[in-house]
Amino acid sequence: MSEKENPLQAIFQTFEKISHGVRIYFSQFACLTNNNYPSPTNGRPLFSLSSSFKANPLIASEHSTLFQPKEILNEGKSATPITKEELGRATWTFLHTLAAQYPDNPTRQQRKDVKELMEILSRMYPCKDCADHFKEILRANPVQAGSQAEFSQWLCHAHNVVNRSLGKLVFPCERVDARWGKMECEQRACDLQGTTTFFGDNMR
Ligand SMILES: Cc1cc2nc3c(=O)[nH]c(=O)nc-3n(C[C@H](O)[C@H](O)[C@H](O)COP(=O)(O)OP(=O)(O)OC[C@H]3O[C@@H](n4cnc5c(N)ncnc54)[C@H](O)[C@@H]3O)c2cc1C
Repeated sequence: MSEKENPLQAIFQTFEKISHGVRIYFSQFACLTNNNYPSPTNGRPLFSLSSSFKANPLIASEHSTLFQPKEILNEGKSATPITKEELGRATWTFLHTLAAQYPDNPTRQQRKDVKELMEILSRMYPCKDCADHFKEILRANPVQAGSQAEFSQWLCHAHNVVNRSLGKLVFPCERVDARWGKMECEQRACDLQGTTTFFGDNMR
């Protein structure tokens, strides 16, 4: 009997095509798994996404481990604890870079933000002794952030107080701009915008 004569034949063929496609799809995943990629579901059942993942595609994509190479997932390694020194260097890099980018004429909000940032550091810095010490430094040396020069000099001084307490060399603060330059971003995309004139400052 021809296809025309047997309508069921066309349905069987379509079903066969779909099932072939599904087999290829899953065999590609199996191949990726063999090539050291995580399995598509990372060991979870296919249809067990939590309701928050379903409701929020952003969360779902952040947690998705599909196709991420091993080094991103840190697979096979246990997380090495960060040292106090590493944390310190990373934090000072962040702070001095922020100071280098700080506007010459900051807005009132920017001055407030930078003071709050230092206060928060003195409460939440994940080294209790360092945080307590920094709190004392802030008490004795209130943040000065009226301009880029003022803030970067204040920060250099604060860093030197820490340096001295640890028996380290004091950094020459007149050289702070040479050590910590502004970030290079296309079309000055990293610049913090301040006020253009002092008169406009009250408006912000
Ligand atoms: C807020 C804060 C408080 C801390 N308190 C403590 C503490 O109480 N006890 C403790 O053990 N550790 C503390 N640390 C860590 C400590 O300051 C160092 O980061 C750590 O010991 C590593 O030192 P380092 O010699 O590699 O250089 P870091 O001091 O980390 O400095 C990094 C780089 O900054 C440059 N630099 C150095 N001094 C200055 C300066 N004054 N101005 C501008 N640039 C400078 C140098 O090029 C240096 O290589 C603190 C860190 C922070 C961020």
